[in-house]
Amino acid sequence: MGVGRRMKKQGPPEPLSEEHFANLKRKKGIPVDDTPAETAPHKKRRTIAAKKPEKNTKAAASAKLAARHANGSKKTAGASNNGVKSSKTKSKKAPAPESDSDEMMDDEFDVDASDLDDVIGSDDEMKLGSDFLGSDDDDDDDDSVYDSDQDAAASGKKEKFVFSDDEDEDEEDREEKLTAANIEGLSRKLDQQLAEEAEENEAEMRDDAMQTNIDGDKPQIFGDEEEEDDLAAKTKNLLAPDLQMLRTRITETIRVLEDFAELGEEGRDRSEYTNQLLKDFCAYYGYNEFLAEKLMNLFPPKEAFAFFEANESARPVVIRTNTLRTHRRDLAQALINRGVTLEPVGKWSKVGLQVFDSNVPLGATPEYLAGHYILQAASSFLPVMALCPQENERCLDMASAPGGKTTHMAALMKNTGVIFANDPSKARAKGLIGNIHRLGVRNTIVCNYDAREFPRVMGGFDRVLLDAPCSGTGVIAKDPSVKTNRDEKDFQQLPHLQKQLLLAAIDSVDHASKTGGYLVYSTCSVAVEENEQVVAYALSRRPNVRLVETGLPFGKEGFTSFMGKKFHPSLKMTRRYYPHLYNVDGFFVAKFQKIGPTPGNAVLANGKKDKDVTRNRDDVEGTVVDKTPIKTEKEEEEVDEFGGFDEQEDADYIERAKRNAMRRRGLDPKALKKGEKKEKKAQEPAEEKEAEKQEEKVEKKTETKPQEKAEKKAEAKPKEKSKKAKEVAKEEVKEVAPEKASKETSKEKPKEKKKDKVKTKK
Ligand SMILES: C[S@@+](CC[C@H](N)C(=O)[O-])C[C@H]1O[C@@H](n2cnc3c(N)ncnc32)[C@H](O)[C@@H]1O
Repeated sequence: MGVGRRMKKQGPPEPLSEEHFANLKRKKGIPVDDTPAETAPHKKRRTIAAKKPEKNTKAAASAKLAARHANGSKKTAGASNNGVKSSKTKSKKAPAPESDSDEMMDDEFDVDASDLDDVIGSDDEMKLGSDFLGSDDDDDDDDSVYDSDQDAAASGKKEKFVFSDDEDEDEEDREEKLTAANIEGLSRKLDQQLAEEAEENEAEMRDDAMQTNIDGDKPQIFGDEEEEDDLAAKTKNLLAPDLQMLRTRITETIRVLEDFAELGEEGRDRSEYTNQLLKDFCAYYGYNEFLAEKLMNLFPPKEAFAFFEANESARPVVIRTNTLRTHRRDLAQALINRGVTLEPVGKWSKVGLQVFDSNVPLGATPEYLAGHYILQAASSFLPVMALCPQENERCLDMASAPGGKTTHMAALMKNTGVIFANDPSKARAKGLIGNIHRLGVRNTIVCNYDAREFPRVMGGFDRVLLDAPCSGTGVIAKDPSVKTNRDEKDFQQLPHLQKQLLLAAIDSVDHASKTGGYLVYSTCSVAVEENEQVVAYALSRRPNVRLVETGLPFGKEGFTSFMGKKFHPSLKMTRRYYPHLYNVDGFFVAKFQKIGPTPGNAVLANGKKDKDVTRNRDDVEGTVVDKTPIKTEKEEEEVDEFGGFDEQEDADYIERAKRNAMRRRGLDPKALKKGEKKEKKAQEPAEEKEAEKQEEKVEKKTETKPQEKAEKKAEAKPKEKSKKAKEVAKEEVKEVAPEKASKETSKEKPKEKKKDKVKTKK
């Protein structure tokens, strides 16, 4: 597990078949043995006799541990060309800085020139080809098609065999073949690696099973007390041999938990094993117990092991083609020419390219600087794909920095319509603005609010994306500090914020949009508290939304029940992504459709006054009947924080903006106050004089035209009267139809507010 994950394809695992390999062989003119080859005995399979001493010697254990941390070095150490490189030690190439698995990636794709030159030549094309041809098979008797270095050498065809066997082909054709070969070759290599990995995992489990089944005994998970203390002390010091023992115990405990009736020790219950497993996971992977338990609870024991293991290796490097500037094929070609080894990320995306190796820094190529691509995790494509923004729509990205998803939205919208890209963090907004410019996005307005304010800022969006701030439990491979940093408080505060944001997002969608009326909620967390629970909360507080299918081609269904909690069955339509299943970051995606206006007195984004909303979710599939009692205008005013216009708040904004503008110009903002005071003082006498003059004028007029005055008074009276009459009539209407009246007021208020805020912002 965890071996070569950066090489593994992202998305749904593809089925492997012998026929597939045989076809590949036939294509390349390699003889195929039509009788299905028996699976070669796995290189990792050990005999019991061989395994025993390994377990008992420190050196052997360290070696196995080192192997684990090098992500399966057993495989890579022998990653050679069927004997050609059998004595090759690990690569000398400097490991990439990210992680162990980066090292691993370099190792696997490192083309050791001295080893390969004699087989494949040394020009660039050749070098590139060597990557695709596969170089990591170690068994002499392995007739795998990928191991074509040897075949190439033997046949004397070398690399031409891969790229071109026709010297007269024009340049364009050759280039196309180059790309095809690059991608095809990598595909083969990946398929091979997948097969190997699967086999290796199985063998490992078999080994462990064999080991623990020596003499047919039940696994001994719990030793005597003294022994346990010793292990605990050593574990504390993280001594390598103990890590090896821990790993063994983990696999044994999992085996027992999977077949508790048969393998459980008498007198011990399941929870003892589960607790032991939890402790071992914490010790082995370095999680705090709180988080480890939370994550472990998401899966059956064996899958939890796979999840923790997957968090130990980095996900593949992926770039998203910016279709506002280029096409994926052109980009792939340009990068291949620079020595980047890549292939399409998977059938599910038309814009992603998975990068395996690069001779150049991907964040500084001319193509990068020209905005032809952005470095973006594959999982980050998913929320935007689910949102599916259309041309000429009005969209909102509520938490947008640094803009990976905003710019993806802009590309899907072909730079038409408008996107409001919001983020309250000014520092992060700089990255957002940078990306918008670099990628040539021209339909986006950046704003800087706490998104909980959003229905007040503006609403009526065709589509809204809320890629919410979260605990990051899906991206532990990227940020291992999450393992120890997250505690109970985070899983109370973050969901609270997420719920508020989600309500604000819902309220910002135009339910009557002709093209949309959709909202996508996503997080890079796998915690139920931040996902299903937040969605369930929103469903209960907003009867005017329902969940719809995300339309995503893969992903696990969201939970409809979890640890005794039951969620609405429609939660099945949400999607979960895990690193161990799809080789992408852990992610969650939910898509809502807004099917009616938000009731004026519904729970507010700030969480206040949520008692009155009817919690009727039986209507989820059909038309929503809003049973919320409509309040009187006065009651609504008390509750509706979106309504009203806070003049003081606005004045503060203006004041702050003035001060900031002065600071930007290098002026002292205090001078503004002094200046204002002086101005005021100077104005006061002038104003007084002006007022006196006016008064005099009025008096004169009154004196000269008393008749006129009388006439005007007479005219004014009927006007006042009719005003009063209108008010009375209005009151009457309200009494007759209070619902309509209060609805209208609640509709109008946000609009008023909207205008005011936009003005202020300008
Ligand atoms: C997961 S990141 C967004 C990543 C972004 N969507 C992208 O694809 O590049 C979450 C963002 O939420 C922002 N955030 C935090 N609190 C927020 C709030 N109250 N309102 C809106 N955004 C918030 C953070 O500044 C952060 O940039």
